[in-house]
Amino acid sequence: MVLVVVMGVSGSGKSTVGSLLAKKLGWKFYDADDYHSDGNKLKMAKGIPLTDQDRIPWLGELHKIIREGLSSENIVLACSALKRVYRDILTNEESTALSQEVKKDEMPPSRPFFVHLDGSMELILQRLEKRKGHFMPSALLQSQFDTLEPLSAPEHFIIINVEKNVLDIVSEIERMLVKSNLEYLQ
Ligand SMILES: Nc1ncnc2c1ncn2[C@@H]1O[C@H](COP(=O)(O)OP(=O)(O)OP(=O)(O)O)[C@@H](O)[C@H]1O
Ligand SMILES: O=C(O)[C@H](O)[C@@H](O)[C@H](O)[C@H](O)CO
Repeated sequence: MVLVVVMGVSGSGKSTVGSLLAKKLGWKFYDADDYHSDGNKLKMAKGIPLTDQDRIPWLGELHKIIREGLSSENIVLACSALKRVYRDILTNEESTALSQEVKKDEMPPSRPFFVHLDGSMELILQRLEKRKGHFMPSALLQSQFDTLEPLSAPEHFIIINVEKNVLDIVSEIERMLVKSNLEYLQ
């Protein structure tokens, strides 16, 4: 089965784009935000950036959920996945000592596709400041960009600028999936 990870800094649109994409494709949607511990949420709400140690258990839990789900369904995951090692933990690619903490299990044959929702600090800050009722303060946006490691080979990815509207972004991702000859139904 197929995994598409919609990633990027806070406010880039992961939840909005990811949920709409999953709905249009008829795939299962997971929002990584729903799996943050209360401690992590409290830390971010106080304006304190998460550390690798804060994120590892969270990513390990998401890895297990994805591995289980992929045995029977296609999945869209909205997850910041800011660092390469985080993406490796999610998809279980061997990389560094950090990922050793998540036991190596076999992963499904198809490679995950990453969609990086990319945009300027200025534009994303505007959107965060307009967003209501979310625990993540816009004050943490700089630390998100500081932590972000761009995707690189051999990761399979596309980069989409978030200046585009949500519907156009979702259509572009769908075109990418078709172009990559992914089976919609496996
Ligand atoms: N392409 C877009 N054009 C205009 N507004 C957008 C776009 N994508 C998202 N938004 C808006 O920007 C805000 C942030 O979007 P969203 O919450 O989906 O981001 P996120 O990456 O999931 O953030 P977080 O990681 O903090 O949960 C929301 O108010 C959303 O409605
Ligand atoms: O890795 C992180 O620092 C967090 O996942 C943020 O990137 C998210 O945006 C947070 O969940 C707020 O929604």
